[in-house]
Amino acid sequence: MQTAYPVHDIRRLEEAAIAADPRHDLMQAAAGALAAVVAGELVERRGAVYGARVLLLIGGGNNGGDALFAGALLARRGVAVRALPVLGTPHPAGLAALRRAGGRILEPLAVDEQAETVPQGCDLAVDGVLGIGGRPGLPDRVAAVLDRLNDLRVPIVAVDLPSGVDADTGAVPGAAVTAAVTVSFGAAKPCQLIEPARSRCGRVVDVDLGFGHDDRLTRISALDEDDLARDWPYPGVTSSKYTRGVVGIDAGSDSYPGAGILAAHGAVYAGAGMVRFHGAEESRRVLTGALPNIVYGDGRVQAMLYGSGWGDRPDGADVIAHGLETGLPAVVDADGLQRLPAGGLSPEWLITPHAGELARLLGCDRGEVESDPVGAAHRGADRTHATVLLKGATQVVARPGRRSVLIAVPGPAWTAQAGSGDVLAGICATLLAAGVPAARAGALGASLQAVTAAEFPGPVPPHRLAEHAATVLGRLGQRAAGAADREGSRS
Ligand SMILES: NC(=O)C1=CN([C@@H]2O[C@H](COP(=O)(O)OP(=O)(O)OC[C@H]3O[C@@H](n4cnc5c(N)ncnc54)[C@H](OP(=O)(O)O)[C@@H]3O)[C@@H](O)[C@H]2O)[C@@H](O)CC1
Ligand SMILES: Nc1ncnc2c1ncn2[C@@H]1O[C@H](COP(=O)(O)OP(=O)(O)O)[C@@H](O)[C@H]1O
Ligand SMILES: [K+]
Repeated sequence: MQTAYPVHDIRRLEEAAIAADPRHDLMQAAAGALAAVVAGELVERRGAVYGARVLLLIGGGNNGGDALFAGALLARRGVAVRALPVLGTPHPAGLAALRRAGGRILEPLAVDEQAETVPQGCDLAVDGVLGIGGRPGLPDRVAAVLDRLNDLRVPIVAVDLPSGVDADTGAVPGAAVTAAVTVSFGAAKPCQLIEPARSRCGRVVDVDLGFGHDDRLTRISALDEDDLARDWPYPGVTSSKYTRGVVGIDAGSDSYPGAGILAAHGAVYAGAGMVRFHGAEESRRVLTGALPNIVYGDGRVQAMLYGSGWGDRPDGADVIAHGLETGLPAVVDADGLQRLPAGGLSPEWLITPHAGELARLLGCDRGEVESDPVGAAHRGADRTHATVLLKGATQVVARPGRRSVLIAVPGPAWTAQAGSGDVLAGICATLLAAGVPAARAGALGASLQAVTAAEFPGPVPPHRLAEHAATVLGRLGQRAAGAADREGSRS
């Protein structure tokens, strides 16, 4: 699990670290770590540090200061360091340090000539333009230099974060750096975890600056495959189909029978103890042949799924309202999301909107949701009183009244196809039926889908993906058992 903090919390951590040890010079520590990473890249890319040519892009804040001090360290190791101030007034002490070490400060050229300032034979550029003090986007003159570096295929090491991205939301609304490596100081920033900024970071090197922790901080916690393997509710030796969980599925319609079929595949292959299907007649007809283990008719369940493929089902709102009265947890997906009760749901319920569906719930544009998925997921949870799994390139889980969020393991964009959401809803309902709390169910379900999809080199239809999830779960279960054995033999 990797945890990122919003910028205002990182500033608080920084202040606390300085208060705890005023002599600890954070900028020197950051610059030292940055220089070491750049040196490592130079060795890897050209075999040696000595004799390399490095261009520093310098902005007017401390991010530029980090780059200048790192440049001074590299200059002392025989690197030809050139600093190009591109924004604001460069950090004075950093400039002086670079000059003393033999680095050169380039004159900023006129706007249309900026691109010409990239020196011939440049091995690597350091992006010290903007850090956590930056607003998203970059002026044209900086974008021109980035285009030139890109044309020359000069790799960029970003200082703290790639300049131009929105550190808190992960949005990339204008020109921004695409880094080969990002050297992140003190604590991870949300842009390292949220697309599209995440893909701009390249390889991320986290540098420990001795920051402490604080329970009041907002945590954006990203699951990894180890978390998925460890937290999945595998059956134990004494499990029965009832203790594993019976999932009730009320999904599909005569217009959209596939949704019910796909949701049932998701539930069965994610390991439901039993699936009771309450959905459309047309879905049942196909399911009887495809998955003969499914049962029909009333009976006890541990969790429900409503809404996938309902279309304009007239009694949908009543079905959901009745489900809420039972006190059982449930997933509400797709068309069910337009039929939520005015009084809201419950935090034990998981709603699974994509950006367009959440925008409709919030009465805003889809673009607003996509440009700040964490913020939008929060608003969705507060508005509906349910736990929200916002689907998309970055899958965010938010709970009502809670600021911290979970982010699922990222997966390939091939998953973005009709029917994937139905399978995912079935997987999540299985987790609820197994007793997993709604937020964890959303994060684990979305992660299983992503990890499964990543095992295919290209597109795969959702029902095949669902089937393969069973194989992935088998492998994850073995891995979890191995890790538990190793842990046990150590203690
Ligand atoms: N936190 C830590 O523990 C540590 C932090 N450290 C380092 O400090 C960095 C943060 O430094 P920082 O606060 O000086 O902000 P930074 O991003 O360098 O620049 C802000 C300047 O840019 C300007 N500006 C902003 N957006 C703009 C835009 N779109 N286009 C044009 N201009 C724009 C803005 O000017 P404004 O227009 O707001 O007056 C302001 O002058 C951090 O990322 C890390 O590298 C490490 O040294 C040690 C540990
Ligand atoms: N760019 C992307 N990268 C990875 N996964 C994605 C991306 N876009 C969407 N997904 C995933 O694909 C699935 C699509 O779900 P959805 O749009 O609800 O499909 P449907 O409702 O038609 O079944 C979701 O699990 C979503 O998170
Ligand atoms: K930067």
